[in-house]
Order: sequence, then C-alpha cells, then structure tokens
Amino acid sequence: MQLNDPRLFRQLAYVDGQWTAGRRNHDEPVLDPANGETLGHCALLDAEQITGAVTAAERAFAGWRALSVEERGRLLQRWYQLLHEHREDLAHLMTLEQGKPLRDARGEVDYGASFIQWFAEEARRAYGMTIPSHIPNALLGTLKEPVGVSVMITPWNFPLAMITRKAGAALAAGCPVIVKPANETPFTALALAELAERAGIPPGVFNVVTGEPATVSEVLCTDDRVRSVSFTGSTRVGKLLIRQSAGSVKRMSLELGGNAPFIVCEDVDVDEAARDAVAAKFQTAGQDCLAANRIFVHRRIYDRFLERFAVHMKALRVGSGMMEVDIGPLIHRRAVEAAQAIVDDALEQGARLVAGNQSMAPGANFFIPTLLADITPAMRVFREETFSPVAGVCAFDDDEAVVAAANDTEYGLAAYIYSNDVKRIWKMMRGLEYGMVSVNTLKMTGAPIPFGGVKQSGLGREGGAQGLEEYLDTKYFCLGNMPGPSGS
Ligand SMILES: NC(=O)c1ccc[n+]([C@@H]2O[C@H](COP(=O)([O-])OP(=O)(O)OC[C@H]3O[C@@H](n4cnc5c(N)ncnc54)[C@H](O)[C@@H]3O)[C@@H](O)[C@H]2O)c1
Ligand SMILES: N[C@@H](CC=O)C(=O)O
Repeated sequence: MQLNDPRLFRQLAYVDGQWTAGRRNHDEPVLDPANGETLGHCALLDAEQITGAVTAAERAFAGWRALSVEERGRLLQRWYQLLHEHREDLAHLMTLEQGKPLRDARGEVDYGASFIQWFAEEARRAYGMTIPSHIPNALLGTLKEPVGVSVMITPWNFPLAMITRKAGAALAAGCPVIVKPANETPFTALALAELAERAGIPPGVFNVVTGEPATVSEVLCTDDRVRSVSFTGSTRVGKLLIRQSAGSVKRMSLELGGNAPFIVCEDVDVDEAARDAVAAKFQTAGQDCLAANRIFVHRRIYDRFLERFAVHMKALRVGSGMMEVDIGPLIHRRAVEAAQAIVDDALEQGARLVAGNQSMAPGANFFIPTLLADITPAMRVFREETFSPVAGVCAFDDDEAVVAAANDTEYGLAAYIYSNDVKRIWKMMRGLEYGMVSVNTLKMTGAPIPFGGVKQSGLGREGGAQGLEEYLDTKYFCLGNMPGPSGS
C-alpha cells in the first residue's frame, strides 16, 4: 500500500497503547471492494483480550477525567491537526477499503476531523446549574460528570466520521473510549489510533478493538464497567445491542437505518430539483443513511422530473474510487445481489425501468445507477432501505397524502422537501415524523447540528451540544445547613 507515511497502515488492534495481535495470530483478510484483492488483515481479538481493553479503559478513566478541559482540548486539537496533516493518506486508506471516490474520502476526512475540533471547544460549555432552593438554608445545583468507559460500534460506509462524531464527544467529556470498527474497514480506524497516540492521548484512553462482531459486542455490552454504548449501523443490529446491554442498564445512543423521503413540489425548478435528488440518492453509491430512498414528485411535473433525473443520473461515472468517478463499488458482492433483488421485486410488481443497465458494470461489486418509476408501497424499494444506487420515484397529488406516505415506514431519520412556498414547507415539515428535515438543500449535516432519528432510526443525538450530553451524567447536589440567605 503506497502511503506517504507507511506507519499509518496498521493491521493490529490498539489496546492500552499497545499494538495487539489476535491470539495465535488469529486474523481475517480485508478486501478492496473495487477488485477483490486482499489489502491486509485485521486482528481477531478473543473475548479475554476484549475484556482487557475494558480493564485498560477503566484504569485510564481517572487520569483522563482529572485533566482540565483545556488540557483535554489541547490533545484533541493536536489530534485534529494530525488528521489534516495526513488527510491524503487517510483518504487513500478509506478509498481502498471502503471504495468511495477519493474526492468523497477527502471530504469525509474534513467532515470527521471537524467533530474533534468542535467537541474540543464545546467541552468548555458543559455547564451545570444552580437551582433556587425550596429547602431552607440549602444550596442546590447540578454538575456534569463523564459517564465512564464508552464503547463505539461503527459501520463501514463512513469509516472515519462515524468514529470521530462519537469519540470526539466522549473524549472531550472525559470518557475513555473503545471503538469496534466494521471488519470491512478497520484500517481507517487504526490509522486514527496511530494519530491519537502521536497527539499524546494517553494509553487506554482511545482503544480500537477488532474481532468477530458478535463476540466483541457480547463482551462489551454485558460488561458492567462499560457505561455507554454508542452504535451506528443497521436497525437489526441496534436492537440486538439494546437486548445485550439491558442486563447492565447502559446509556445507549443509536444511529440506525433510514428510509428518507425526498418530496418535490410542482413550484420548483424541475431540473435543479432533479439534480439535487440524484446527488441525494447516489452519494456514497447510495450506501448512506441519508440517501433519498423514496422520491415523491408532484404529478404535474412528474414526467419532466423523470426525464431530467435520468439525464443527471446517466452522467454519473462508475468505477474504482481511485479514478475520477462519482460512484465506486458497493461494499461486497452480497450488496450487489441485494440491489438486484430489490430491482427485480419492483419490476415484478409493475414498476417501470427508466434507466439502468447492469450489464455495463465494470466489475463484480459495481452496480449501475438505476431509475425505477411508479413505485408503490407494496414494493421492497419503497419499504426497505435499499443502501444501493437504485432510485425509486412515484407521483403525488395532495400534500397531506404525501406526508402520510412519507411517514408510512418504521424509520424516521432524514427527510427532504423541495418547494418555494413557505407555508406549505412549514406544514409538511411539522407533519414529517423525522429527526432531520432538509429544505431545498442537500447539505444539512456538520459538527454543530444534532444528528439523529426518531422511531426505529435511533435514540439520542450526535454532534452539537446534544452530542456532548450523550457522554455526561447530571449529578444533583444539595448542600444543607448552609449559612446565609436561602432560596436565592
Ligand atoms: N443513522 C446514522 O447516522 C447512520 C450512519 C451510517 C450508517 N447507518 C446505517 O448503518 C447500516 C449500514 O451499515 P452496516 O451494514 O455496517 O450495519 P451493520 O449493522 O451490519 O454493522 C454495523 C456494525 O455492527 C457490527 N455488527 C454486525 N453484526 C453484528 C452482530 N451480530 N453483533 C454485533 N455487532 C455486529 C458490524 O461489524 C459493524 O461494526 C445502514 O442501515 C445505515 O442506515 C446509520
Ligand atoms: N451521511 C451521514 C452518515 C450516514 O450514513 C452523515 O453525514 O453523518
């Protein structure tokens, strides 16, 4: 692997400041999704080694929480700077293991780094409060304290930002962290560990464990010393982690699947809306929790929208992320088969194939952008998060009906509205059962905003002031029998 700094390519787990192999060198290959070649191996730690990571984090907790916010902030700022200095290497590692175009990978390094900087500053504002006393001669108030050892289980689609959005907050709050990245994309996470070490983050404070997912989660979610579990991934695995963590009643933050509606009203510029819908659908090859999954278009502009959508979609270049492309490979062959099954199901049930010819795919893991018109709620493309470059579009006539159709899902992460009528936008926005609604723009995320969903899309928020709260407990205090006036 050609990196400017070869030491960023780590194949061992990082526990208590030590690069750690699996017992008997137990490991598994990590493949380049663009060509199936082996990039390297990730260590498979056993249950005892995972427990060792909890012990290390628990040991490191006292020292880390005792640092002033300025000292923790300085270390995090140094980590942030190192991410920028090594932006090109991090982006290369990410493209190789995840497949996304290099341009997008660079964007993710910037996006991911921004969370570290944000939380390094935001930790200064972890204010408690004083409470006007109802008890004579007492002083009442609250303090914010770090929750303790925090576990982060993250997906392969955003191998860097899904870690830093959690770890930036937890570390800033004073919590030690154990990250379990997806086995498809461990190298970006391990490079983050290398840079955390160089930034001076002490041993045991930032750990990256790799292993068989079910074993790792079982050990971490059932260990009493782990006080918080933050997970980004599928709703299926999220539910499993809730069950595993129930026995020890942990704090849980869950960023789960989405099934985003993209609603286009008839008063918009049709070409611009179609261009944005294409971008919202095909970002990260459709493997994005914010991807427009169901596109609802007012009947008056339906045909023209489909025509413009197809034009913009066909302009997307598909190929290895190392080349000048817009869409890289899907993460593995199973994802290609799943996308094809969703297309087949829709066609069998009467959807219209407007564009998309899978015979043009440049390799086994690639899926050619596909446009299906006239989709209905009976189809999988409507009900499921497709997580692939398959776009499903249908027409609507009435605002109330389209909001009801958009809400007809167990998910509630993000929704999009395109219109120029402010009263109509407001009414729709209030009616949509989603954690995030983006109006006339695709760009809605960033470090200062509370990212998260409702319904089965998750619990809690990441980013913004709310993101820090996920790693803080509120301690109430009552100082009784104090001199002086009370209740003021
Ligand atoms: N809401 C968000 O912010 C957000 C962001 C990114 C991805 N996602 C969601 O993530 C999903 C895609 O990611 P994915 O395929 O990596 O999800 P996934 O649930 O399969 O995997 C996520 C993580 O869980 C681990 N895991 C898998 N099976 C497990 C098991 N049986 N026990 C314990 N851990 C297990 C994986 O190794 C990985 O680290 C999509 O549903 C997407 O919407 C959500
Ligand atoms: N695109 C999302 C991640 C979802 O997959 C983000 O911006 O955080």
